Amino acid sequence: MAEPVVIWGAGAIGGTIGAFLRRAGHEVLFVDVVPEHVAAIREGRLHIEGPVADFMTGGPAVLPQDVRGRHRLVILAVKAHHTEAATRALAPHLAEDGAVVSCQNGLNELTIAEIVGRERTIGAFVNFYADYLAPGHLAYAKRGAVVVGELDGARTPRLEALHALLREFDEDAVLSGNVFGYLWGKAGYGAILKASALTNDTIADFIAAPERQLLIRRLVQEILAVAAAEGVTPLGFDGFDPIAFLRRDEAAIAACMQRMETFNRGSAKPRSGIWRDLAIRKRQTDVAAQLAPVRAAARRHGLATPIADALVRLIGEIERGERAIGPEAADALARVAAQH
Ligand SMILES: NC(=O)C1=CN([C@@H]2O[C@H](COP(=O)(O)OP(=O)(O)OC[C@H]3O[C@@H](n4cnc5c(N)ncnc54)[C@H](OP(=O)(O)O)[C@@H]3O)[C@@H](O)[C@H]2O)C=CC1
Ligand SMILES: CC(C)(CO)C(=O)C(=O)O
Repeated sequence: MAEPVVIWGAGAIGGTIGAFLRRAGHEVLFVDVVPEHVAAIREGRLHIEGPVADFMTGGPAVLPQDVRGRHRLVILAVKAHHTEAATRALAPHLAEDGAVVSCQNGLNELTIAEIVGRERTIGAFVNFYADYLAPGHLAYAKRGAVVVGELDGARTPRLEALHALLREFDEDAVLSGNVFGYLWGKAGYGAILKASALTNDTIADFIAAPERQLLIRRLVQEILAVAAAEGVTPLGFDGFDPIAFLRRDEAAIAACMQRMETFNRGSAKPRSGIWRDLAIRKRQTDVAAQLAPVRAAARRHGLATPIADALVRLIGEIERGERAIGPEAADALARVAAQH
């Protein structure tokens, strides 16, 4: 039997990628902590629905404690605040010559590499839109960028093989020599998503709102200044142009905002996963965990991140029920942005 691709965290992102790989005929082992979801996948009731694809599949699926043996390819797709625990749990099941691929938001590769080693970590960046609706039931709402790259930018046989595999999920998947450029680009774009989750606005409406323009610019610029200090050239995707923000080129920023609004307008997933965690699933988000390495890098370079700091505080207040989602929360962040 061929070696399985292990999907560790089989929710919206991992479950959707795994379903496509199964449909393409690959061996896949799904691993997740939600017993009902694991059972549904094992019973062939993994349903991908939405405008991009609609099909039913399934396959071997287990809880983390039931994983056996050692595997050469693990796609990690848990939220950032679960990365460390998930990586520690998968580490004994990772082959000496195996690799973990982070299909996540944030700079999770840094955490993964600390646990399993840099040579057993491959970078990835995903910007497609998906939701976990119920056990076995995932919505694939919108295609978006999919990128893989070695952490040192090398083009290796294992990276080429991974790229070929992910092209079975999305034929436009990119093999990049600068995966951290994409991840820092998403950190900039993702900051807008995080701020939009303070409100019930759709992503498109938030991007288009006149009263959010200054906040968006200052927030993205604050994050990308850290990328620049790290010596990373952030890369654009799906309409986002980080260089426009870094250069403070107002015409290019306006054009970028227009493209991002168009990209998000009418999406079957109109709001971020963070908003969904806060408003629908009523659970902790990964905002603090995603921003932790960005804020840590800023401190290393002597940079302040007052807007990101306030964003983490405001999201935490919503998580703890101390503040409601709504325009007032974004107004509070905008006031911080206006001071910097
Ligand atoms: N959804 C989207 O459209 C996009 C998401 N991303 C990023 O992709 C990553 C995955 O997000 P998403 O798929 O949306 O999240 P989901 O919550 O839908 O899926 C993650 C799954 O992993 C499970 N899980 C949590 N801890 C573990 C663990 N230790 N071992 C195994 N499974 C675990 C979760 O269970 P439980 O729910 O109980 O925690 C959940 O079923 C995140 O970093 C996210 O920011 C990036 C781009 C788009
Ligand atoms: C909005 C989306 C799907 C892509 O940018 C995302 O990353 C999220 O929901 O966290």
